[in-house]
This record gives sequence, C-alpha cells and structure tokens, in this order.
Amino acid sequence: MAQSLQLFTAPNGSFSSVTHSGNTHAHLPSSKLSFSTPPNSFALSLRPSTSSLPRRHVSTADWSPTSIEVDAVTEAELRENGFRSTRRTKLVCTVGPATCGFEQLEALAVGGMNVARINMCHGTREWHREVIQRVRRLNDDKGFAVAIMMDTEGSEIHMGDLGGASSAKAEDGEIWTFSVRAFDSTLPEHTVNVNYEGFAEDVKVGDELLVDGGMVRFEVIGKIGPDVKCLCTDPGLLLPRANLTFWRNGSLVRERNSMLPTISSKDWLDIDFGIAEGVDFIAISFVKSAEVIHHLRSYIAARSPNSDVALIAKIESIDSLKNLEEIIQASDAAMVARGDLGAQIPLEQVPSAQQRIVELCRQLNKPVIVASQLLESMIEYPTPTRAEVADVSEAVKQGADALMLSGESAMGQYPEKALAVLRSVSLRIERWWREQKYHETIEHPSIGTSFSENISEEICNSAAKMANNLEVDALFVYTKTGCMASLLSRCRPDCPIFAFTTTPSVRRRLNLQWGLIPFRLSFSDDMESNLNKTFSLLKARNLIKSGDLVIAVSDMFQSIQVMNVP
Ligand SMILES: Nc1ncnc2c1ncn2[C@@H]1O[C@H](COP(=O)(O)OP(=O)(O)OP(=O)(O)O)[C@@H](O)[C@H]1O
Ligand SMILES: CC(=O)C(=O)O
Ligand SMILES: [K+]
Ligand SMILES: [Mg+2]
Repeated sequence: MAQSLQLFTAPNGSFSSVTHSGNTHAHLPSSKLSFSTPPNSFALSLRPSTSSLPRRHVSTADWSPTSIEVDAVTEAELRENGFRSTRRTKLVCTVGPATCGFEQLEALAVGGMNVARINMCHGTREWHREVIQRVRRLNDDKGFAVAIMMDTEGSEIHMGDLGGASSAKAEDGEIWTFSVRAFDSTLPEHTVNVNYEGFAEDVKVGDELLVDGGMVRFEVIGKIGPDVKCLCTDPGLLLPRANLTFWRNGSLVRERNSMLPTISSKDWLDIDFGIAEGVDFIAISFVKSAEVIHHLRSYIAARSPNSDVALIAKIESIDSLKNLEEIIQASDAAMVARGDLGAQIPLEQVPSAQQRIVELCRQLNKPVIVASQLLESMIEYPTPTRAEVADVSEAVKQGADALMLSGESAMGQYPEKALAVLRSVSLRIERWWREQKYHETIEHPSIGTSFSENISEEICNSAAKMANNLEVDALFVYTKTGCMASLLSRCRPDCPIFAFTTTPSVRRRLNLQWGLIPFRLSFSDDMESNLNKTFSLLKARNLIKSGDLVIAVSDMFQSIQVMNVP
C-alpha cells in the first residue's frame, strides 16, 4: 500500500485547490495551496499499491534492465553492506605522478574515489588531458561515475618548478636565494625562482618567508637586485611550485601582491582547456570576492552556453574569509583549502574557520569539501597518526560533503591506503552519528527565494524527517537539475538518498554531495510509471527487494510518497 502527500499547483503557476475524491481541503492562509486528504487521514492520502498500477506509460525499451546506470563501486557496496551502511561522505583524490596511470586510477575508483582532482599548478595541459581521458575511459569501460575537478593555479606568490627536480631539501642554517630573475639555463645551487615580479621589492630584510604555510621557514637577510638572500631557520622539503608568504612583525604581508588577479592569464587558458575537456567542476584558487565567480560564470555562459560546469570557491585567503557569505552564495560549492589558509591566518584559527565555512555551506545548501593535510603523514608512512584520524573524524562529524586527498594521492607512497583510511573513518563516524541521532537536531534556515522553491524545500525537509521517523530504507528523488536531491542531502537524513537523473553531467555533479547515490535513468513526468520502472530495474539488479520501505519525491510533481517496494 502506498501513501502520499501531494501539493498541487495549477499549470499556469497559480495555486488552486484540487478535489480528490470529494476531500476537504486545508487552506494555507497566504496562498491557495491545498493538501488533498481523504476523510479519515490528515495530510497522508491512501493510494493504490504501485504493483497494481497499469504500466501503460512505459514502453518495452524503457524496461530494459540496462537502462539504469549506477557506479559499479556503489552498487557492490549497496549489495554487500545494505543501504544503511553505504558511505555518505564523498572522497576527492588529487591525481599526480603516483596515480596518473590507468590501473592506479582504477584502484582509486574501486577504493571509493568520487571525484578526481587535477591541479593546474603542476604538469602540462597535455598531461592533464591524458588523465581526464583515462578517467573517462574508466567510467565508460568499467561503469564508474568519477567526476573531474580542475583546480586553477591562481596568482598568489609561489616558487618555480625547481629546474625539474621533484623536491629539494633545505637544511638549517643554509643560505638560499629566492630570485625573480629568468634563468635561461639550469638553476644555480640553492636557488629558487619566484613567480611574482614585485617580490624583491616588497620583502624587507628581517621578514620571515614561509614555504607551504610553514613547512620550511627562512629569514630574509639581504637583497641584491632581483635576488633575495634568505637563511633557513626551519629545515624541510621544498616542493615544486610551493606557495610562498612573507610575514613581518607577526602579520602576513600583503602589499601589492594583494592586487594580483584571482584568475591569471594562464588560469584563463586553463579554464578554456577545462571547458573544452568538459570537466565537471572548476575550483577557483584564492577567491577574494563574489565578483570573480560571477565574472567566470558569465564568461563560461558566453563561451560555452551548454556547459553546466559547477564552480567551487576555494576559501584560502584572508579576503575570502571576509567575504565568505557572498562568495558561497555566488558559488556552486566551496572548499576549505586549509593548506594555503593556514599560511594566511594563524594555524590555531584554521579549525574554527573550517567549522564556520562548513556550517555556512550547510545552511546555504552548497556542497563543501574539507581539504589538505588530512592524512599528510601517509605521504611517507602506511598508517596515519592518531591526530590525523581525529581530524578526519571531526570533518565527518561537521557534516562536510567531501574529504580531499592532496599530496597523499598525488605523489605519496600509499595513495590507496590513504583512501581506505578516509573511507573507513567516514563509515565509522557516520554510523556513530546515526546512533547518536544527530540528524534529529538539524534545523536549517529557509533559503528559497520563490514560493515554488519554498515548497520544494518544505517537501524535502518533511520527507527527510519522515524518513528518519519511519526508519525507511531509502529516499528516492527524481530530479532533472539535481536541486531536490541537494535539498534532501542538506537535511543529512538517516537513510541513503537514491537520486535519479536523466543527465550524465548532473549525475556526475551529484557525486560530490553527502549521502547522494546518483543514478542515471530516463524518466517521464508520470511518477507512477517512474516508480514502477525504478523498482523493476533495481530489483533486477538486486539493489532493492520486495518489502523495502521507500519515500519518493520529485521536482516535476510536488508530492511525497511512502511505499513498500512491491
Ligand atoms: N600533476 C602533478 N604533477 C606533479 N606533481 C604533482 C601534481 N599534482 C600534485 N603534485 C604534487 O603533489 C603535491 C600536493 O598536491 P596538491 O595539488 O594538493 O598541491 P597543493 O599545493 O596542496 O595545492 P594548491 O596548489 O592548490 O594549494 C604538490 O605539492 C606536488 O608536489
Ligand atoms: C587545496 C589547496 O589549494 C590548499 O589547501 O591550499
Ligand atoms: K591549485
Ligand atoms: Mg591552495
């Protein structure tokens, strides 16, 4: 027996009462919205069981069991562990020399990578194109749905590429030269290039120079034309294109370099490349204001009107924290880029900044990624530190949509092990979170800007709440744009959310969001036939069974239906 709550809207957009077998209607004060209710129930109306429905809208072609696509790893996980134990937190892996081969990428996909990130700071476009093609091939040949994120270089100050060396060791007490000179042949010993031309003018003797937010430290001891002489005070490994910041009297110096554009001329070329390659996400480094996101969005719309690439604002600068709300509003998602953020604000402020960013994203319904140094020690060692595990747990507890590996997967010794740690810690903390019934305490402010958006939001809030109270097995959402799926994910319900969408790119994009299991499925505006078709296809693949309790919502038809799988 299926039960449903339906909100009817007239085709012209105005709301009208709909009579449903002679019901009474509960009128809302400010509108003509009506709930159709049979005499002996409130809000929930009894509907015929879906199994007895005629299948007249469904063509035989549509019934082919192969016409539903879900990624192979999730499918196996669902079968093995059941709905309850599927992982809700999504995983992003930075692809680098350690993981760029087809087999290595496949191992990451099997290990649960939902999104592959390529960092345009490193490597050539040709190198990145090959990685993109391999991920695509993996998706096509092996049934994965790994999305691709391209991360821009941005124009903050960073070192050059160390003349081809993969790293260089700076020892305590050594004198190194940071130079803005263009070297035509090999770099002299203990010399690194700096990309920002004003560097030698802006720094002062006595300034502290931090590489990668303090992984290596130098003190500026002299300036000779384009060369800045520095004494190493905290030894460590210099990595190609590492970020540089300089500090004076305990504060970050942001002189003329604060005028550097967020999107450099090289970034624009990389963005053109990303659009041409059809990447799913572009992550913009060192965003300072909402302006740049709007600017990029209109550029993409003009250049590629059919592109639906999503824009991720990387929060990694003081300005991005100042303008946080407007930036997140303007973006499709955000990343807590703790690497550079920790170089711009005191380290002890990073955890509270992370919490604030995650909370705001959750409220504004924007997916949020927590990134950098989650398992840093696993670049070299096969097991994480206890502190790293606690850090990962905290991000999962905060309800971040996704966790990201950087060096651990790009150039570490144990990429797959690092991914396995993210996976197992996420699963464990999510279970604990459900046991504690934290979902019951979530209240989000309303974010809809139109009446219709408000209805969608209320439907999703109610559906999630019902799903928790009734302990249903899964929420089903039929969504063309992904919006309703996202609203359900925002509620962080107790059960997984099966998101059915017609478009492959929407499906890949939903891969970044908490708790969503995106399926590609062609569906119609007729919910009964959609449900019948879905049940049949999922049963054929052993993903659901008769008797499972499901709540379904859709963005074509404003209703909540509760039913047992026939
Ligand atoms: N495509 C690549 N080619 C070579 N090395 C890479 C590549 N991608 C990443 N790496 C290496 O992995 C390390 C970590 O990668 P990641 O992309 O997270 O850099 P990051 O400096 O933390 O990020 P960002 O530059 O965006 O702040 C880099 O410092 C670099 O040494
Ligand atoms: C990911 C990134 O850009 C950072 O942490 O700085
Ligand atoms: K970057
Ligand atoms: Mg960064």
